Amino acid sequence: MPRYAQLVIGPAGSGKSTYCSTMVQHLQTLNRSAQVVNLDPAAEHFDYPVMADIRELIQVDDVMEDASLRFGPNGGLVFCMEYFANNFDWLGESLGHVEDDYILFDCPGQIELYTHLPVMKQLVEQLQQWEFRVCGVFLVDSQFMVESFKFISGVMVALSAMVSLEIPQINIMTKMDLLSPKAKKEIEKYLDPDMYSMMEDNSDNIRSKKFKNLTKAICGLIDDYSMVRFLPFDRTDEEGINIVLQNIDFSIQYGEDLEFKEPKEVDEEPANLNYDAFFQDKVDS
Ligand SMILES: Nc1nc2c(ncn2[C@@H]2O[C@H](COP(=O)(O)OP(=O)(O)OP(=O)(O)O)[C@@H](O)[C@H]2O)c(=O)[nH]1
Ligand SMILES: [Mg+2]
Repeated sequence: MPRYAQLVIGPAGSGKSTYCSTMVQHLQTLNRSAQVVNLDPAAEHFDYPVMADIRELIQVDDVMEDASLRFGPNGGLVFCMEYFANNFDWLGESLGHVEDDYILFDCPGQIELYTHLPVMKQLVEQLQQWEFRVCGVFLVDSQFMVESFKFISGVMVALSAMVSLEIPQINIMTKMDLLSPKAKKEIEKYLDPDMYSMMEDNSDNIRSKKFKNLTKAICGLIDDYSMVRFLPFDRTDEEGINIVLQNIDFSIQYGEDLEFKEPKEVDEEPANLNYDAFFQDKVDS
């Protein structure tokens, strides 16, 4: 029997630890057992019970205080993650060998871990060797996605993580509860966007022809990968959390031995319908 993993990744402060605690509570309400592993050696606050904590292996503060290493916070974190990659045995022992496990990994927010450093890819390969089916859950803060140029750069980071990790990836916009009704309406078009029309809408604002062409090429690239779908995540909305969970479960075929599962909205009908319902609920309430 395989085991299942959500690798919760994304920029600093995007809501990874909050997501883990919300999701694990949600799984408990569904009577499903799930555990969380903290993989952030600089973590200070999280409110979920951990089955393993990387800080038992190494802590950023200790690395920074080491007179021979002399690292700052970012270099210190990279050092910790490289040390972790050389000591996966620690993780193996902490995880044990329980079959049918469902584990969320709360990862650090340094973006270089998902763009060019090999450690996260090494972690994925190690988990796969331990028979985990791994899904990347990439979080971005909705507050930073309400403008098209910010959105394009956010998508580029998500795409870069997807290409480098080579696992199924579900992209999520967090902190939806903080958006005003107007911003919610505005962000709807970013959840399942048409990159070309977004480009057309904004091309008048770009004066430099070279920049215009570059933006067009980037939009084309994003469109070609056709992965620019985001699911809204509002920690107060159980139904929305469930839709996110169904999509993740589907991508790793959780419970396929029991029954074949399909996420609600990946049917004949486009996902937009659910987003409409989601936003309509919010406007009504
Ligand atoms: N209102 C609201 N606040 C949120 C939500 N998710 C996270 N936050 C807040 O955003 C801040 C950062 O959240 P974290 O969960 O610590 O983010 P993180 O991605 O784990 O941060 P790092 O580990 O530092 O990269 C905290 O103050 C959270 O309370 C959300 O869905 N709604
Ligand atoms: Mg965190």
